[in-house]
Amino acid sequence: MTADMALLPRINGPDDVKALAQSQLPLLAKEIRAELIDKVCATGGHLGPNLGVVELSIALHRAFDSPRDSIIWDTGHQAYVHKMLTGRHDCLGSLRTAGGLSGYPSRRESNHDIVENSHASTSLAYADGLAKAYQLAGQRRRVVAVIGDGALTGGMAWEAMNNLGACDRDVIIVLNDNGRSYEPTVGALPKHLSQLRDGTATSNLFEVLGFSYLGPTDGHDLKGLQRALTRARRCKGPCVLHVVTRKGAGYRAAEADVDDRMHTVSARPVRPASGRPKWTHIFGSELVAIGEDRADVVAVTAAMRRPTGLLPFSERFPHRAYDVGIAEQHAVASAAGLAAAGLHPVVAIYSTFMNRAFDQVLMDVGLHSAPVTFVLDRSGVTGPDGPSHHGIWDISLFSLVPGMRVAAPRDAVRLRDLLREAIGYDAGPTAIRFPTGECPAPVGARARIGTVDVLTPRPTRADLLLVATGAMAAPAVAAANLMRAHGVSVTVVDPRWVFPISPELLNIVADHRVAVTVEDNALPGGFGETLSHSAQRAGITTRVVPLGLEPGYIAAGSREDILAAAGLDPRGIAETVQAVHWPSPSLVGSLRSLPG
Ligand SMILES: Cc1ncc(C[n+]2csc(CCOP(=O)(O)OP(=O)(O)O)c2C)c(N)n1
Ligand SMILES: CC(=O)[C@@H](O)[C@H](O)COP(=O)(O)O
Ligand SMILES: [Mg+2]
Repeated sequence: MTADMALLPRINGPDDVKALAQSQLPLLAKEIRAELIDKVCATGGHLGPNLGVVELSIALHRAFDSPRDSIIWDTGHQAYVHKMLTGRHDCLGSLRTAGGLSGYPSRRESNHDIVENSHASTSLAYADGLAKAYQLAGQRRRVVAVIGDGALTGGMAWEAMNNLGACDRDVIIVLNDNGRSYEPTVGALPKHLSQLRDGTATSNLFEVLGFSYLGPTDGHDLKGLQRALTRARRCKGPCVLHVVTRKGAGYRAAEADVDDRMHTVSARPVRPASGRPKWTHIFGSELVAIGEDRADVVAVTAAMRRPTGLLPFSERFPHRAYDVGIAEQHAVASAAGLAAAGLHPVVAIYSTFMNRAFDQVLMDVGLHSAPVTFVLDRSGVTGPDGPSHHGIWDISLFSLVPGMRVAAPRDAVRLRDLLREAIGYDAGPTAIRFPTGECPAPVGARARIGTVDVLTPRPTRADLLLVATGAMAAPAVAAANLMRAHGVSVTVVDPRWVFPISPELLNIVADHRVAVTVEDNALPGGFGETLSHSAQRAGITTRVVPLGLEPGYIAAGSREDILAAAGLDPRGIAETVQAVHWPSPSLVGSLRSLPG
């Protein structure tokens, strides 16, 4: 915070916001914006969405009595201002770091925070539940849900609307309409919102569903907002307050950002970039090349065309790329429809957001052996976004789908190859998973046995086998090199196709006394467990030791630190080997000498 700030340092909670004179509020908004720009441009985070709700957050904390009243932030990526007004303005510098301020609401941080889950479209369901509970307890506590126009395209939101509209509970939905998710929000809903904004609507969807509708209100007009919220407080029954904001408001660079209004800004790099391409970009460019040869290949995104790498494909083949809004379940089921008509859909959804559509993967795609290829970016550990963004369950989930084939590329070369293999497979569903960030340096193969790549020279007699999936191959090879330097002979293989477990892989496992599997997925139901069960069923006596992520929710931090803490870096892998198999004093000694 800069020294000349007069008001923000005095804000230690909503009472201090209420105590300000109306004439002081513009200055508070100005100071908040300055602090957001200063800090978030350094830490990285959701600058645009938070700049868009500065006035709205101030007005909400003057109109309602949090935490007695519940203010719920849908997706939660726009809750930095709420945090600054509820006693955490001096913590913004630690945003999205280990032990620092979470990038989303956090009950550990404050009793003003309610929903920690950063998956969109859930706020109205929480509002419905909270309002029912307060009514049952006879408590007059207000429930206010702030939901974006993008999040309102999610199916869960309409399940809640169906319930809320039929009730007499005083729930206030503040619709934060900035017309965008990352890009302009797609579908019939934004069209209706536009008609509500310009007065050309012939009917009002919200009123038809039983809500009082207030607005549209300028979301940057502090006085008008406070008047509107006062009217909303007086509403009996469910009410929608339609607030019109600008994502990135008050920061020219954000408002001029044609891509996504600085929906997210990257943290100032702590180390020079490797210069290697990002996984996402490799995927995006290869899909265009595939699309040139395969007219049946179409792409589906859930409001994340650019972040998932589908922008090039959608620009090259605009009629073969579908943005369905923040609607992952619809994305997958509609892909099942596309496949039923003879196309090969490529559904690109971040791993964590695919969790929501598991039933559609299982029953709409798997049950029909539909030739759909799922591209799961941000698999494994993501890092700064915290617990509801890591993609650490996809191997476990997808392993449950009969007929599903799951690939995990170890580098850019394998990503291109495996994407082609996946899209070339039309007898059922396929999935390909890769992490966030830049690809590692290429990890070559010494030999290929079936679908399995052997990554290290095969010693004459190796007792120990490392089976490394995807991005875990590079650290596994590094660990093997370390161990070999201390007389431990070890073979490293990359299955490439994580599922189904290939007979060739089982044969390789059978050739070794111990096999340590390495995966950036949760251990329960993961690759290691499945390989172990397959080996046992095949009568193989090799001891399989899964190394992966313990069950749990992983707090925000750097991806590297989280992987190291889980023992998924070269030293950790070598230590696991040493612990389970090789009490080699020299190895232990050298591990201690490793940095980090
Ligand atoms: C289920 C789910 N899918 C995708 C995302 C990724 N995501 C985060 S914010 C966002 C756009 C949200 O748009 P909106 O609700 O309008 O909020 P705004 O950013 O405009 O304030 C998306 C798609 C998510 N958090 N959850
Ligand atoms: C809030 C949200 O879900 C997204 O904006 C997410 O934070 C993006 O993650 P990446 O920065 O990894 O694309
Ligand atoms: Mg929006």
